[in-house]
Amino acid sequence: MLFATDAVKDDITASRRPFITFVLGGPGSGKGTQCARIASAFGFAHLSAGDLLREEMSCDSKKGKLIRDIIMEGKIVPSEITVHLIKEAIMSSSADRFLIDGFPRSEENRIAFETIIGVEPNLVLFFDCPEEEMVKRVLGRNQGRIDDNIETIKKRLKVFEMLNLPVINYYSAKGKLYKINATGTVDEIFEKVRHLFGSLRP
Ligand SMILES: Nc1ncnc2c1ncn2[C@@H]1O[C@H](COP(=O)(O)OP(=O)(O)OP(=O)(O)O)[C@@H](O)[C@H]1O
Ligand SMILES: Nc1ccn([C@@H]2O[C@H](COP(=O)(O)O)[C@@H](O)[C@H]2O)c(=O)n1
Repeated sequence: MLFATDAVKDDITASRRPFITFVLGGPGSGKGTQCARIASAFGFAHLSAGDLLREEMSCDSKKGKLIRDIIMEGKIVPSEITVHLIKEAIMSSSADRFLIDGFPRSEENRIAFETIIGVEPNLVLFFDCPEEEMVKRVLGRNQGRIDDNIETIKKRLKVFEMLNLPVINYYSAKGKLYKINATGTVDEIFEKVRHLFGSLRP
């Protein structure tokens, strides 16, 4: 696998070392909703890997078309593309703390981030939600997303189990994972999140 070299690796860490939180969970588990709340309550910059890819997908280019086809299939976009979009977003922000929502989605994503950006997350949040509830939420989202249909949701759930769970287990073994029960109202879930972030001093 080809990743960027040391020439670009250190340009984030050379000037600063931001506090990085990865936010994981299945499709519709409420990552984006909770990230918006965390960002406003605790001053984090919210970067959604899915949003960055959707923005890139709207470009009329070969890369845009590739991303569109992969998202339609509920698969994972090659890590080098996603990590470079995240890197550009971090570098163009002056924030000192980031929520990276929907990333890493696979071991390949995780390793690419460590290789290209050269740091590990300080914290990993995992919103744990039953499949039935996730499907209900995604189908009710109604934002015109090309992957919010029952066929693609089924594929996304399979990909989540196959590729994202190993990442969750990896960070759990490292003692970096905070699992949050993502059932209940948005306010109830945020209370648990608020408690966690309130106890941190990033
Ligand atoms: N606790 C909740 N109870 C009911 N609905 C919720 C809850 N949290 C979020 N939602 C709704 O569920 C839908 C999915 O939420 P959200 O977009 O935050 O999930 P996500 O994990 O970011 O999804 P994806 O990975 O597919 O982008 C949205 O319409 C949101 O308003
Ligand atoms: N690290 C990632 C994140 C997302 N994708 C692709 O985008 C789709 C939508 O992502 P959301 O986080 O907004 O649900 C997802 O199903 C993937 O196809 C990705 O490849 N890599």
